[in-house]
This record gives sequence, structure tokens and C-alpha cells, in this order.
Amino acid sequence: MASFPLSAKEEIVERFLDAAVRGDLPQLRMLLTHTPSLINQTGYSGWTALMLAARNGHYNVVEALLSHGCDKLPVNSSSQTAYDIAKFWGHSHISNLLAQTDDRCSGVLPELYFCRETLDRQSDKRTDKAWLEAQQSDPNTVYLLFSNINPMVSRCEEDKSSEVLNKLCRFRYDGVKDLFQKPTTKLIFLGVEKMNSSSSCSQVQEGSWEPPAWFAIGTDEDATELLKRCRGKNCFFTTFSPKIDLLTFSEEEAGIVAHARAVLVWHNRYSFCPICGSGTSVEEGGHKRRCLNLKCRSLKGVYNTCYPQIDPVVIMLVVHPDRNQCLLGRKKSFPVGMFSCLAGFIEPGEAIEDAVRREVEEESGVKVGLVRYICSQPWPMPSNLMIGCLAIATSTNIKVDQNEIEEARWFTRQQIAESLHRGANPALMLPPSQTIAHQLIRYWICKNANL
Ligand SMILES: NC(=O)C1=CN([C@@H]2O[C@H](COP(=O)(O)OP(=O)(O)OC[C@H]3O[C@@H](n4cnc5c(N)ncnc54)[C@H](O)[C@@H]3O)[C@@H](O)[C@H]2O)C=CC1
Ligand SMILES: [Mg+2]
Ligand SMILES: [Mg+2]
Ligand SMILES: [Mg+2]
Ligand SMILES: [Zn+2]
Repeated sequence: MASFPLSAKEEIVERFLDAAVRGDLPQLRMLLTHTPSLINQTGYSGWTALMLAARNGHYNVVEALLSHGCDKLPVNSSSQTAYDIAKFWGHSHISNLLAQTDDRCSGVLPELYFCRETLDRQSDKRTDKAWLEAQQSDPNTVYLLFSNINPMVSRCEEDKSSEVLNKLCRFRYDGVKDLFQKPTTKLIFLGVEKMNSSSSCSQVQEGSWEPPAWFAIGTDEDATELLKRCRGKNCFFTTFSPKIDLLTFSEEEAGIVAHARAVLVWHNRYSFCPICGSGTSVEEGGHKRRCLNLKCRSLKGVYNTCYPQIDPVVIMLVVHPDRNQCLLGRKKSFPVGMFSCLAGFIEPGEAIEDAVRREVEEESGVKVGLVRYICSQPWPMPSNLMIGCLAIATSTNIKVDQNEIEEARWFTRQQIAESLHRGANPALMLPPSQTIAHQLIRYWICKNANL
């Protein structure tokens, strides 16, 4: 059989992979120093250096590759990650290392977007009227301005490479106090800053330091008028269309937006008492509405109509009975090529597991057996709580409900891993990393095929 001479590039990849097979750390390091792009290169059957080192039990090589930022997600032609390979060949010290260095592979998900509790909510203070009033006029108090439910933000100009594009505009009392006079203005107490290393030590020791309180102001004032308050800063209101705008805050600010927006949406929807239709007054730092009709039933006992409402939604990655494929669907409104986890609102009187089984069968015709809860995420579009699960299918035929989704398909671990690894791929685009759907998919792909 004729053999073709290798190109210079192929030759260097061969030498690099060979060093990983032999556990030749000095050679591997030398090649990486000269050609850093070698790190994730693949050779025969899609094996990376990490897989080869994991296969041959070379702990120090695996360690070195990881410290150089090697990607652990690629799979070989048998759909195995380096973790799967190490586990299969009994190199438990290596599979443990691969699991340790990535929380997503150890069964613990990273903190999800919208989940950071940046402020201490101090819910007990909501009923302390005097304290709340004192905080309102305090010069250190921070105010965030919302035009209805859309926060005023400025564009981050400093770091163009960063994914953080929007920053919440912060105001002091003097900049917003005129808005308090309007009866339609909603003032929401969001909490106080958590004490951290940046809090002034001497003041904390003296007991004179009070962590600043944060409020959200929801107003129906004309947005153009409101923007004049920014005095030339590049501020604007996000319109949330397309919704992706909401996904461009820092982790710290995303959690605050999730809280404020859900409460403001509730105020917009529940201006009148849902029991008797009378007007309501706002109480408890914007977290309660009380009916003004003294005879109203909502004033007796606990009425949840008086408190902010959230909608629980199940979102699930359905795994094929062979454990090597997963079911994803696309709505008509998705960008071309994008598929995501199936999801649906929980119905009254329904357990999470039953909602998962019902929604999957309704939307795709696939039947589900075992359901396991994985993680949750507040999703302020406008006030959902996403409850993320893995679900094991007991049937595989797909019959899509065209009213809800356009298409549903089984995807192999390899297809998913490639999409995660290579990023935007016209054949399969996954939802962005800020979504729980993305994290559920990533969680599954990182796990061994034997769930
Ligand atoms: N963060 C993420 O990764 C994802 C979030 N989602 C969110 O999950 C939500 C629910 O997913 P869908 O597939 O749309 O749900 P779904 O499959 O239950 O279908 C929605 C339809 O059900 C009806 N419906 C039933 N109960 C409802 C309720 N309590 N509120 C509103 N409509 C109700 C409406 O006709 C609505 O059009 C969406 O609003 C979406 O924002 C969905 C997928 C991914
Ligand atoms: Mg549905
Ligand atoms: Mg649905
Ligand atoms: Mg539904
Ligand atoms: Zn009432």
C-alpha cells in the first residue's frame, strides 16, 4: 500500500500525540511551547493528546495538559471523553483528576446565570417602615431605574472581548427622589450589600458601617425623559427583544435583575385585587399588595395573591434508552439550526416528575420513565423558575406536536460534544451558556455514558 509523506504540520501533530502515548513530558512541553495550538489536535479516530495520556495512565501528562487549558469535552469515534477512557481502563487517579478539575464532570453544576445572590435580601426589614424610610434618603443607598420592567443600562466600553456588555445604571437618592411623588412609581427593596473584603475594615470594626441598601424603581415615565438623568453617559433601556440582551450582564448584576424584574412584572399584572377587583396599596418594600376594600377576603388568612407570583417550568434533557443520544427540539422562533431541551409549565396539582413525563410526551410523543432533578434557575422572562431534570426515555419514536415545536430529534453524544467544542455549527447550534438548557446538556455530555 502506498504511503503518502506527511505534511510538516501533520508530522508535528504526530510527534505531539506520540509524546502523550509514551508519557514523554519534556518532549510534550517543548512542542507545546513552540506550537500552543497543538493542545486539542486530534489524530487517528479523533483521539486527542489528553485521551491518549488518559488511556496510557500518564497522570503527569494529563495534569500538564489540563494546566495548559486543554479542552476535556472532545469525544473519540466511540463517543468517549478522556474521562470515559480513564475510567474504562481503570486509571481512577486520572478519572478523578479529570472530574475534579471541572465541576461539571463531578456531578456538581457551576453556578447558573441569574442565580447569584449578590445582595442580602434581609426580608425581615421589609416590614420595618422606619428603617426602610431611613434607607431611602441615605446618601449611600443605590437605586436602579426600570422603565416598566426594563432596566436602564450603560454599554460597557472597557473590555470589548468580554461577554459582559451591559451594566446597570446606579443612582443616588437626589437623582431619583422626584419619581417617588408619582403614584404609579413602584419602589422595591432588593436588599443590602453583603459584607466582603472591600468593606472598610475600620468602619466595620467601629460598627459605624452600614451596608448600603439597594432599591429598584419601576416607573412609567417617558423613557427619553428618564435617560436625561444619565448626564451624557451612554445609557439606554434594554428592550429585551431579542431576549439575548438580558444575558449580557455580569453574574453579580444578573441575579439582581432576575429579582427586580420578576417583582416589577408582578406589580404590572396585579394592580388590582384579584379577589374583588378593588385598588391595592403597596407594602413590605414592594413585596406585598394589600387590598383597599376592608371587606375583602384577601385580608383574612394567607392569600398568595398578595405576594409576587412565579411560574414553575420543567426543563429536561431526555436521554435515549441506549444512554448515548439525547432528545432536543426546536421552536419556530429559534434561530436557524438551534435545538434545545424540551420545557413546559407545570400544571396545578402536578408533581415535577409528572410534568416532565407529560410535557415530553405531548411535545415529542416519547415516553419517559426515570426522572432526576439536577438544578434550577430563575428565568426572568418574565418570572419563571426553571426546574432542570434528566429524564430517561422508555420509547424512541418521535411524533412532534407541531403547535408547540417545529422539530425534535435524537442527537448523539458526539454531535453534541462537537457542537459544544467547536461553538456555532450550522448543523446544530445549542442555546447559550447562560441558559439552564445549555448547562443540562453540558452536564450530561461530561458524564460517563453509563448514567
Ligand atoms: N432557560 C432556558 O433554557 C429555557 C427557558 N424556557 C422558558 O420556559 C417557558 C415555558 O416553556 P414552553 O415550552 O413555552 O411551555 P409549554 O410547553 O407549557 O407551552 C407553552 C404554552 O402552554 C400554555 N400554557 C400552559 N400553562 C401556562 C402558564 N402557566 N403560563 C403561560 N402559558 C401556559 C400556553 O398556551 C403557552 O403558549 C418559556 O416561557 C421559556 O421562556 C424554555 C426553554 C429553555
Ligand atoms: Mg408543552
Ligand atoms: Mg414546551
Ligand atoms: Mg404546557
Ligand atoms: Zn380585594
